[in-house]
Formats: sequence, C-alpha cells, structure tokens
Amino acid sequence: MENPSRRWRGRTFYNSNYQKQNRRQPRKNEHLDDASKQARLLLDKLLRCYHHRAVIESIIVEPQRAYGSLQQAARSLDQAFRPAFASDKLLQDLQAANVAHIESSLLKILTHYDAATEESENLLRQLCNDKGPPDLASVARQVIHHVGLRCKLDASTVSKFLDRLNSLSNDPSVIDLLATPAAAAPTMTSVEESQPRQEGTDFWNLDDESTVSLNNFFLQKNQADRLESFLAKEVAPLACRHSSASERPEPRLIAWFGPDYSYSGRQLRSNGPIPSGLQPLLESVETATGKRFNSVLVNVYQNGSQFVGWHADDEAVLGERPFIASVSIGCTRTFELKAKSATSPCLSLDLFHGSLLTMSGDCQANFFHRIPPQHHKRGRRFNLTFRWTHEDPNTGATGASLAPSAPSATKTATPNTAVPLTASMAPVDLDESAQSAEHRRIPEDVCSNNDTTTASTIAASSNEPTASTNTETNADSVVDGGATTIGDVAASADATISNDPSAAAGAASDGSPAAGGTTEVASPENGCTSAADDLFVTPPLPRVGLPASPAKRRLPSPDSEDSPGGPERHRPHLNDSPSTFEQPVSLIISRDCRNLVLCPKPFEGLKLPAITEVHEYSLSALPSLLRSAALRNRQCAQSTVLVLPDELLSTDHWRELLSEAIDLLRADSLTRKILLVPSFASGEELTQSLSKKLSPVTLIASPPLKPIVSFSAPDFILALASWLRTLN
Ligand SMILES: O=C(O)CCC(=O)C(=O)O
Ligand SMILES: [Fe+2]
Repeated sequence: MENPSRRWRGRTFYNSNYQKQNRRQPRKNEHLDDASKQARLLLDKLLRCYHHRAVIESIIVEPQRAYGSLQQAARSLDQAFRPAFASDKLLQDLQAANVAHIESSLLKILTHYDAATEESENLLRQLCNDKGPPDLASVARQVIHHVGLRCKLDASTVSKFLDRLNSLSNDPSVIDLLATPAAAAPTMTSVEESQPRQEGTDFWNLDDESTVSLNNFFLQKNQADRLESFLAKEVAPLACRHSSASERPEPRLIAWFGPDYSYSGRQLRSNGPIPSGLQPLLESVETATGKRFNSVLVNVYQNGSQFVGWHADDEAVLGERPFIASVSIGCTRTFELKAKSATSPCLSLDLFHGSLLTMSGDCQANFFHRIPPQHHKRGRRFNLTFRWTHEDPNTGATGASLAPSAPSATKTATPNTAVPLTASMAPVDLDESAQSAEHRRIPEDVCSNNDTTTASTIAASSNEPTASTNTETNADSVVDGGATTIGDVAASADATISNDPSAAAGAASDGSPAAGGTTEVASPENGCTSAADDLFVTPPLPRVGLPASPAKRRLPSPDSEDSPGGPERHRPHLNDSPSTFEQPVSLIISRDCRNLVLCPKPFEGLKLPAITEVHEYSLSALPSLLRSAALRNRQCAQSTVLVLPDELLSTDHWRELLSEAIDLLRADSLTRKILLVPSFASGEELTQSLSKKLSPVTLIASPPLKPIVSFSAPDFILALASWLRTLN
C-alpha cells in the first residue's frame, strides 16, 4: 500500500522539487496567495502536519457529512479571522465541496487552532456556539484530539482546555470529550509515534546555490534518548540565557563548546571543549556530512515559547558559505527558512527527536532561518549545531587551531543534485560493517559516555574572547528577541579528498566518503620475524580502518597529485616558524591495529612485517592524528605509543596541544599506557609535568632512545621494541 505520508508529502510543495515548483510552477492553492500572505503561511505550515491526515481522511471518507461542519467552521473562521483569511475565498472553496477544498479548509481550521491559543479558543467558541449541524462537535473533538497530539498537550492541559470548552458549550458531545482518555492523555511517546517520518535524507534546493537536507532518522530512538539524558544531565546545567546587544536575554538557553568568540555584538564564552560525551555524536555527524567541526552550540528550548528569531549564521569567523549540521533532540519543533528579501517562509520542516539537518552553500548568505515560538504546551528541545570557527578577522584571534580544513576545490553541496550529497551522507557507524545510506545509524555507544571531565577538543585551548564582530545582519532577529548569528562552519565546507590510490595511506584517517571512511589494512610484506614483531604482534583483532579524523594532511610528495598551488589550508595560528609545522611526522599502525606510533621521521621504504601502514603528515596535523589514535584505541587498542620530536616538545603551543591530546587519550578508558619518548633532555621535565596530569595512565619516558633522530627507521623500531620488552 502506498505510504500515506509520502502520498501526502507528494502533494505539497515540500519535496525535493521545491525549487522547481516554487519558481516555475504555480503552487497548489495558489488562489490563496492572492487572498492573504498570512493565509498562505498558515496553510504552508499545516501542510507539514502529516498526522492531521487522520482527521482529513475521515472527512474525505464522509465529505457530505463533514461539509456542513466545515462550512460552519469556515463561517466561524470568517468571523474570527476575517483580516487574515480573506475568508470569502475560503467559503467559495467550500461551496465547491470537493475533497481537496474540504481538506484545505480543514487544514486552515487546524492551523488556526495551532497558531495561537487565544485565537484558537476564539475559534472553538465560535464553533461550539454555532447552532451548526449535529456533527460539528465531532469535528471539534477530532480537531482537539489531533491538535492535542500534535502539540503534545499533556493530560492536565487537555483537561483544562476541555473544561473551558465545556463552559462555552452545552453540546453533550463536547462534554463527552472530558471523559475521553484517548483525547486527554496523549503521551510523549504516542506523539512521536503518531508522526509519520520519512526514511532517508530529503534535500531542498532553495536556490541554485543553497541546499538544505534533513535526515529524520539520523539517530535511532534509543540513541537519541540517551543523548537527551546526557544533555539534560551534563549540558543543560551549563546553559544560560545570553544577553543580546540590547541587553535583552536570548529567548532560550545556550551553551557553547569550543573557542570563545563574539557574534552580533555579544560575546559567547566557551563552556569548554566539546565534552567527551558528545564526541561520538560529533564523529558521527562528521562522518555523515564529510565535514569537520571544532565547536558546538547547544540551544535549549525549555518550552514552546522559547525560540530563535530570524537570523543567518553568517559570522565572519565562520568563514564563507558555512556548512551547518544541526541535530535535534527532544520535542519536535518547526524550523523555517525564508529568503532574506522575503516576508514569509519558503520552507518549513519539523525537526524530530534524533534528526540531522544541514544547510550548505549560500544558505546563510541568501536565507534566514528560525525556530518560531509555538504555543500550546511543548516540552524541552535541545539543538546541537556543529560549527567550525576560523580566525576572527577583527582581532586575529583564532577560533580554532585544530586540523586544517580540506581544500576548497570542489563544492560538496552541488545544487540540484541530490546524489553527491547523498553520497557524502555516508553511514555513520565507525564500524566497517556496511550500512544502508537510507538507514544511517551511529554506534550504540554514541551517547553512553557521560564523561565530561576530560577535554576532547584539542584546539579549544588558549583563545581569548575576541572583540565584537557586530555583524548582526537581520533586524528581525532583534525583533524576535535575538538571533544566534554565531554561524555554523564546517572545517571543510568544500572538502576535496584525493582519490589517488597512492594516497591511500595518507587518506586513512580521512572521514570523507571519497576516502571511504575506513582504510583497508595492508597485508604484511613478508613473514620474517624480528624484535619489531614483539612490539606489534598481538592476538588478532577485527581489523578496523582509521575512523574519521579531523584532518588528513598528507605531505605533498613528488608523485603526489597534491597541487602546491592549491587552496590555502588552515594552519595553526602560532608564532612558531612554519618549518615546525611542516616537519614530517609518521604515523605507524601495527598490523593488528592495536598500536600506533607517532614518530618524527619519515619511514620511507620501511618494510617491517608488523607494520601495515605508515602515514606521513605534517606536524600541524598532529592533534588530528592523536584524536584518530584515541578513536582507534576506543575500538580495539590497548596502548598508544607516542614518539615525539624535539621541535614538538620545545614549543609551548605544542606542549599544550600534546597535553590536551593526552587528556583525550586518557579519557579513553582503554588507553592504559602512553609511552612518551622525548628525544632530548628537556623531555624529562615535560614528562614530569605531564605525569601529574596523566595519572592513572602510565607515562614512561625513554632516555635510552635519545637522540631519536639518530636512529634509522628500522633501528628505531627495533630499539623501541626491545625497550618495551624491558618494561613488561
Ligand atoms: O534550534 C535550532 O534548530 C536552530 C538553532 C539555530 O539556528 C542556531 O543556533 O543558529
Ligand atoms: Fe542558526
């Protein structure tokens, strides 16, 4: 049987042909456009309410019976909302008495009911006082029931409302409502279940360069529930109402994780690095979108009256054409977009518990978005908006010194083409088991880690709040009580990943779909055994590829296709000499993926059997590598071996990064041992200071290996292996 939600959807203009229909074809119900903008707006809004189909369909089944009621309702509407509705038109429609018109008329009634409590009561008053056909009350009952469901009215609100209704009407069938438990007790669960959602990801091309996508099922319900508990417990207490430039507090609570920065004349103080409990979600969002994020804004809407006004996330610190990834948790709320020059929304979506919405391309340049207040009782909703903050042009302060963005040679969000986006919305499971792109899931443990005590974002350390950029773009947002114009920027809105097979190793930690998200681990080169085997050979474990890493920065090599003249990549904002950053480091991954060695030298031509992958990176990618190491550890490793070069240890900045990276590793309960192998004398002092931090993780300094740089690669591995043996 045809899926009713699809059928219904198909009849609205909310489908992937939005652009086409919006621009070139007259919309359904176009006659209403002329009548009143507000009527259209309300109709648009209602067309989303798929679950109202139940009401509508029952009326369609018995149109004659419903007709009288609707006519009455329309008259009532006419009286109550004359200015808004141009209701003569509506009545004319009703006179035609065909199903489509009846449908849209009822939709209007429902919309109005939903639009504002006072007006709705007014409407019901009219409905109930009217000496209309006998089944009028039954329509009213259905309206109440379904609107109650949609608006998640709790039992006591419904009773109160019905009490009031009762006082307005002597109609016994209305009084009966009070005794109808089905109407009086729509639970949260039944609400969620009653809302048909489409599987897969929908795309809307708002214009040639602006795309919105929505995946209703990004998280499974249990994952979303766990995330909700985590947010309620760990994040909500941190959230507060920030004051706007006009000192008016934002009409919702906000918590910000990432570097401090200012927006719209306000300063947003960071609540710290992204909590480790959100890391799995972050990684899943990164994997699903193929973008990187270094910060997350959490909006907490405590009830339906809290909102965010029209705004665009177009702050300069967020870069050009920011990519926004927004996860919704909790009560469903409406999300609206409108062209900056328009007065009414062009797209309106329900954001469900566990959904992932993205905005890309010129969305922020050309459109505003908002979460309007919704009357009637609504529960709490969390929204997590993942962003990438760049250097603040006003102050020179850096939003984040995390891994570089991918180059911007290719626009990912190709307008009018769902395919590339669909492809980039890859399965989010870090496991290598294949999953359908239609059923993106994140790992079961995604929300189970409530550990917020340790930092996980390496880059969020030392940035002072920046001066105001004061780039509020939209007066509406002020009128609406303040906008969150903290933009949302993906690190790599234009991620381009080399598909060069020769770069496979270098791409290993790249989460982009082009790189496949996982990396096949190569077979051992030969069967020889050596001391190096001892270092790496451990009982076989399932092979995993490197999970998404914040950045892949493969050093250009002569045979690489990397163009030196390619787009400028994000670099750490430091005073250190560039040569420090360009220093090569190698990431060596053991055959069983259980050991990782980061070491300062290229391991060219190294063919040890135990080593399966050698990746070269510039030092600037180190934080990303460590993060990858921690991720990998979480899946299967026992220890991480860090071998760090002099240059790295000798700059304050890198020490900081290192210590944060170690925090990250430490947060991973599987990492029990971190071997820090400094290659020069000052390492000891560093080791001491880090040791305090690291407890209870074992940190071992390695005087025997110095100076590391004098070892050839195989010698180094052998020496390290024998040294490790002495430790056991
Ligand atoms: O809550 C939402 O879904 C939207 C939030 C938003 O637009 C923002 O924080 O910039
Ligand atoms: Fe926004």
